[in-house]
Amino acid sequence: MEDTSRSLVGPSLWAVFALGLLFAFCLRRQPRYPPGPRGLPIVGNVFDIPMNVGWKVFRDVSRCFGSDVIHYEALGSHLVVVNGAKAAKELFERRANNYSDRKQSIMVNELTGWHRNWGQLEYGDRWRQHRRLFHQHFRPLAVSQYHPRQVKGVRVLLRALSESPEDFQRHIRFMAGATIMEIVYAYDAQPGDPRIKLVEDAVDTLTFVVNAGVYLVDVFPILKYVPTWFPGASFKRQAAEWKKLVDALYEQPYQEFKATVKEGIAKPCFAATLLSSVENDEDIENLEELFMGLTGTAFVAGSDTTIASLNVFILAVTIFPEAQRSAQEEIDRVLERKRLPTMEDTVLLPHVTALVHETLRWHPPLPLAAPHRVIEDDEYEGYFIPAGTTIIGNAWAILRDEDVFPDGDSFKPERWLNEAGALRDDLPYPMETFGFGRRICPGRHFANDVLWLAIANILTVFSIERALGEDGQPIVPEAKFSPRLISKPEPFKCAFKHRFSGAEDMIRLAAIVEE
Ligand code: HEM
Repeated sequence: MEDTSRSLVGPSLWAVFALGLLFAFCLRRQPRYPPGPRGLPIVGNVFDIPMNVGWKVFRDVSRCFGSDVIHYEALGSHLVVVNGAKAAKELFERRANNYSDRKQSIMVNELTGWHRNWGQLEYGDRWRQHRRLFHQHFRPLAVSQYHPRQVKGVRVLLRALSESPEDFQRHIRFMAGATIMEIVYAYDAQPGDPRIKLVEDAVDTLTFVVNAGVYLVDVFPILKYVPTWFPGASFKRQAAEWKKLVDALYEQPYQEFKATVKEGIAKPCFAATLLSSVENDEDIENLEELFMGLTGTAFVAGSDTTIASLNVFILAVTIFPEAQRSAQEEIDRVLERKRLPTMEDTVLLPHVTALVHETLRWHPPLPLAAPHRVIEDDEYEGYFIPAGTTIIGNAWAILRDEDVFPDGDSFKPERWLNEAGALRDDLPYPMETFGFGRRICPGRHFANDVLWLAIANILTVFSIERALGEDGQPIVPEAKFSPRLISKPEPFKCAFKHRFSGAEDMIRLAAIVEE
C-alpha cells in the first residue's frame, strides 16, 4: 500500500515541479530588449528569423513595431537589426569600440579554411594589422595608381560586349576578376583562365557555407573532433573538400608571384609592394600568412560584389531605360563622341556619378552588409543589448528611407542632382552599401572607380535596351535578386546597341591600344 502511494506521489511531484519551472521561465524578469516578434517558449524566434530576403522582412517588422532597432532571440542567441541611419550612426560609429567585432564560425574559419579571410577576423590587433596594410594600398590617394589597369579592363569589356552582347554577364565577371588579379598579383589573365576559375570556385564555397545557415558544429563545438568517417560527419568531409580549394585560392597565386620575384621578373602590384617592404627571406617566411591573407582576400571581397553592382546597373537601366539618357547627353556634350571617358572626366560628368550613386542605393550587393558582434553589454534608448549579440545594419532599408529617398523603389539617378545638374551636397554618398563603422569596406574607393569607369564607358558607346521576345515585343525584366548574402540580379536579358556609326571602331581601337 505504502509503496503504491509513493509511486503515485512521485510523478505528480515531478509534474508540479516541472510546471513550476515552466511558470518561472515564463515569468522570469526579461531585460528590456528592443522590440521584436514574441517568439515561442524555449526556442524563441527560431521560426521568425527570415532565411531569404531578410532585408525586406526586417524593414517590415521594424515598421510594424515603430522602431528602427529590432530584436530577436533564438535558443539563447541574440540578434539585433538596425534599420535606420540615426541608430546605425550611433551604434556602429559612435560606439565603434563595442560594435566592430565579428562572430567566429568553426565551420567557416577552422574547417573550411577561411581563417585567412581577414574580413572575418575578431576585432583586435591582428585585424588592425591587416586593415592598416590593406588601407595603405586602397585608400583614396593610392587607388589612382590602379586607374590604368581599371581602364584596360573596361576597354576589353567594351570589345567583348560589342562582339557577343548576349554574354554580358560572363564578360562582366571576367573584367572584375581579371582586373583584381592583375592589381594584386600582376596577372595578365585571358578569358577562360584556369587561375580565375580556381579562385571563383573557392569563393563559391564561402557563399555556399554562409548561405547554408547555422551548422551544428557551431552550436556544439565538440563536434569538430568527430572523425570524418563517422556517420553524420558529412559536414567534415564537405569542409575538407572545400578547404583544398580555399587553400589553393590563398596559396597558389601568391606562391606563383613569389617565384617571379625570385627569378627577378616580378611586375609591380599589391603583392610586390608587400614583399618589397620586407628586408630578408626569414622575415618574408614569418609574414607569409599575413601577405597571403591580404592578397587573397582582395579577390574574395572585391570580385562578386563588383560583378553584382554592375549587373544591378544594367538591370536597372533595362527596366528604367530613360535613366541613361541624360548621362548620355552629357557624355556626348563633353566628349563629342571623339574619345572614351577616363577618371579625369569625373568632374565634368556628374550625371554618370549620379548613376553610380543610384546603382549603389537601389540594390546594394550585400543588402544586410556583414554582421558585426557586440563585445560588451550595452543600452540604446533604454533597450538592453547583451554582449555577444549579432548586430546587422540593414543597408537596403536605410537606403529606401522614404523621407530621404522618396519613391525609393524607382531607379532615379536625378535624385542625386540639383536643378543646375550638379551633384547635391545635402544628400550623402550611399555609404551604407559598403557597411558600417570601423568595418566599412576598405575597397570602396577602388570599387567606386571601377563602377564609374565601366558605366561611363558603356554609356558612351552603347544604349542598353530591352531584348525582344519571340513575339517581337520588348521584354521588361523583373527586379528580382538572389535572396541571400550576396544578392545579384536573377538572370535577365537585355540588348547592347551601338549608339553611333563610329562606335564600333572606337571600341576596337581602344581595346587594341590597351593590349
Ligand atoms: C561594389 C563593390 C563592393 C561592395 C558593395 C562592398 C561591400 C562591403 C561590405 C558591405 C562589407 C562589410 C562591412 C561591414 O562589416 O560593415 C565589406 C567588407 C570588406 N570589403 Fe568590400 N565591397 C565592395 C568591393 C570591395 C573591393 C573591390 C575590395 C578589395 C579590393 C573589398 C574589400 C573588402 C574587405 C577586405 C572587407 C572586410 C573589412 C573588415 O572586415 O574590416 N570590397 N565590403
